[in-house]
Amino acid sequence: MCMTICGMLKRGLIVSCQAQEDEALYGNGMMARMALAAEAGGAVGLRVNGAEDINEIKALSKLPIIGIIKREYPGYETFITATMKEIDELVPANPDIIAIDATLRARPGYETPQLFIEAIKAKYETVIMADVSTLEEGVIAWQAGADLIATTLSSYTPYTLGREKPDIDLIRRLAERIPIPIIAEGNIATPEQALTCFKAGAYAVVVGGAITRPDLITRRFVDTIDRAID
Ligand SMILES: CC(=O)N[C@H](C=O)[C@@H](O)[C@H](O)[C@H](O)COP(=O)(O)O
Repeated sequence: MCMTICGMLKRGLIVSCQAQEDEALYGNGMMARMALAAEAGGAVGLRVNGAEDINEIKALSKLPIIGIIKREYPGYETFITATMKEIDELVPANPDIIAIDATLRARPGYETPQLFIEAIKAKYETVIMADVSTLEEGVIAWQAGADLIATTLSSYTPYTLGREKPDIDLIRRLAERIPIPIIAEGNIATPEQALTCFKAGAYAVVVGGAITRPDLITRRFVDTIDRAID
């Protein structure tokens, strides 16, 4: 199943179209519009938070969708599709791929990422992207049956704080060790950085904030100006 969908993503740019409740572009079909703009610009896929946004985007765009649900559970750090509850909510929206937290941090529900991946595979026929932060997590997720590995959580787990952004070394080591697509995900701020990810062995790259978060883009300009001009 991954062959067809993964093939569509090869050497391409996936745009993460996400807005949280406290952001200006949350709701009102904003992410569907953002997705259309990404498609017009040549994106090969989208990364989308929540069944509602997935449904709205599917009505407008044919691009493959990586679906997630971000939800916080008190006492746990994992928040990207962390339990079967989120999987059960995503499946009816029919995303082409579901991304999950596959880090080794404590998680609600299944004790380990292996058990979580195996349980998803047993329950649904879905393509799984494992969001990891280290080589070890990538290897474990691949061996448990994940279809793609993404570097999403490098620099977000306590044991990877301060890693380079984007984490080129992790992309390179994952690509050398694991024979399934490695997706460079997170903290890619420029086209040049995206190219460096591909040169390190990335199969595809995911860019979010640098394209779809105008508040962050504005802040980068303002901060640079403020630093230079008193
Ligand atoms: C850590 C986390 O919550 N990452 C999320 C994953 O879905 C998104 O908020 C990011 O936008 C996405 O990973 C792309 O990254 P960046 O926005 O840096 O290009």
